[in-house]
Amino acid sequence: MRVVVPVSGSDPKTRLSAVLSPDERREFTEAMLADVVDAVTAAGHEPDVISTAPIDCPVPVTVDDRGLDPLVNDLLASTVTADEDGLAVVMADLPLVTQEGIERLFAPDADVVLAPGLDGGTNAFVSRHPEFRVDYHGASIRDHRRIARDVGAETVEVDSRRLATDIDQSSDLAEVLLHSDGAAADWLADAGFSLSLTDGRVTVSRE
Ligand SMILES: Nc1nc2c(ncn2[C@@H]2O[C@H](COP(=O)(O)OP(=O)(O)OP(=O)(O)O)[C@@H](O)[C@H]2O)c(=O)[nH]1
Ligand SMILES: C[C@H](OP(=O)(O)O)C(=O)O
Repeated sequence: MRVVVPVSGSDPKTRLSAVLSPDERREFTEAMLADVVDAVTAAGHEPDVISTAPIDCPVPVTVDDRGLDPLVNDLLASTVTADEDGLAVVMADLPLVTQEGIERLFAPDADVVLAPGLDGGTNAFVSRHPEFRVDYHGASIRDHRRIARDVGAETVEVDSRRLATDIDQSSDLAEVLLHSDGAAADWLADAGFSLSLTDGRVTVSRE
């Protein structure tokens, strides 16, 4: 099955602007992407990275500046009809994801497999249904459930903390240091971030 990892290469992770400079947001994006590419590769798939701009990556990158919806919907229209195996899309901001998490995404033999994000997004999916389309942003998991239902797709959801944890805002950075030892965790540690306790909650601080 074709496994696409879309990534924003030009001005990524703007919601981390309060804690990371533009160059740092780009480097951190590259580190998270490397973790996702590692997990997909370890699970036996060849990730097809599609970035809005050139970006450092362990595998070849296709540059395509389209937004997520036109990009992914075009891929769904061209791939899922021609290839019975279907299409998988795994976001690039999931540095906690492991081989096992990716394998869980591929395990169900359903028309559509959705991996919800903790914030209501859709962190990954598999589609084997020719009419399933995406509508990202906002609480997209609800939109994707509805779209799958409307086209009559048998749908299952993967309940995986590692797939569900996308890194969007500064409070998410603690998750990386707590639960990962990959490239993104290394990058944060090298940049001076460490875990600290604030009012009984684990947060990150920077030296
Ligand atoms: N190819 C491609 N990937 C995108 C695009 N927008 C977002 N992504 C990727 O899709 C995933 C989810 O993106 P978001 O978290 O919504 O966006 P972001 O640009 O990374 O971060 P924010 O600027 O904070 O919204 C991340 O892996 C992004 O790199 C796009 O227009 N094209
Ligand atoms: C692309 C978007 O990501 P989020 O903005 O939820 O991180 C979504 O999953 O719909």
